[in-house]
Amino acid sequence: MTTATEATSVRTAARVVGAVKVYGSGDTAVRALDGVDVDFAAGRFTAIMGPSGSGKSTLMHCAAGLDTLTSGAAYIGDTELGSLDDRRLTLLRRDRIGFVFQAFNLVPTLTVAENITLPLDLAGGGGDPEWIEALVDVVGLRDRLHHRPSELSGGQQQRVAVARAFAGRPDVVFADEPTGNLDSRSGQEVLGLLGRAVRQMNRTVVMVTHDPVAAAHADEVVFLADGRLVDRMEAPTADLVLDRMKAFEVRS
Ligand SMILES: Nc1ncnc2c1ncn2[C@@H]1O[C@H](COP(=O)(O)OP(=O)(O)OP(=O)(O)O)[C@@H](O)[C@H]1O
Repeated sequence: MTTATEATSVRTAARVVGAVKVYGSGDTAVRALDGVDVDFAAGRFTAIMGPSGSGKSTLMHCAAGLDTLTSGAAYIGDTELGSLDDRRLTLLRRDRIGFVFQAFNLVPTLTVAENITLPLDLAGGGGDPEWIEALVDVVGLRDRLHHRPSELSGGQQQRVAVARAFAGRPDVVFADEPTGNLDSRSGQEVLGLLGRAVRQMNRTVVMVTHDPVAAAHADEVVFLADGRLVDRMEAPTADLVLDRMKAFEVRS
């Protein structure tokens, strides 16, 4: 049930507070995140951008509970990830987070339909059939449901991965360079799909990308540089994002 408070206030799907991540130690230590505070609003599509090595993937992995912070805290909704033991963290990732990676990570022996519902089947429930039906239409895979991944193009495979990520209606879907293995047309399709899932199905997406054209599909872009949050941009366009990125190059 949706309460009046939830309906009227902007909920935060995920956030990190004072996030520091140090890889290694001593002389070789790398401070990949250097005190990041950022929140990702529910019902929005947010892109994380920044130069290579700025900490984008590290931020996503720590926010999604795939990696742990050295100090600071990461939350999914009100749940602080550092407070969870391994089992609870695994369950939270399974039940409340969806993932899309550059590699499609589909199971080759399963059909498209089986790949989409795999996480739900592993969790012991079939999910909501009406939701899955709607999702299949949004990703445009209705006529491919009984095909195997090898019979699909790269773009179609990534659309299956997107449907799988949303199948359990997670609080947030994290996407790490989801168009990195796709030609530009297929990439545009997948980005359009992520945008439609957010706007038509009230989902939340956080996407790491280095591509200004991809970032322009988001509602907002957050910019990282040297492990710090340096800017946020509402209603981005590819040109505005590109200009912002060029400013980093001039500075460094
Ligand atoms: N497992 C690791 N061990 C040691 N250093 C790491 C590790 N993962 C990342 N780093 C370092 O942390 C910094 C941030 O890396 P990260 O991958 O988060 O950046 P990024 O912005 O996603 O980069 P790219 O756009 O090139 O993928 C880099 O200096 C990187 O070399």
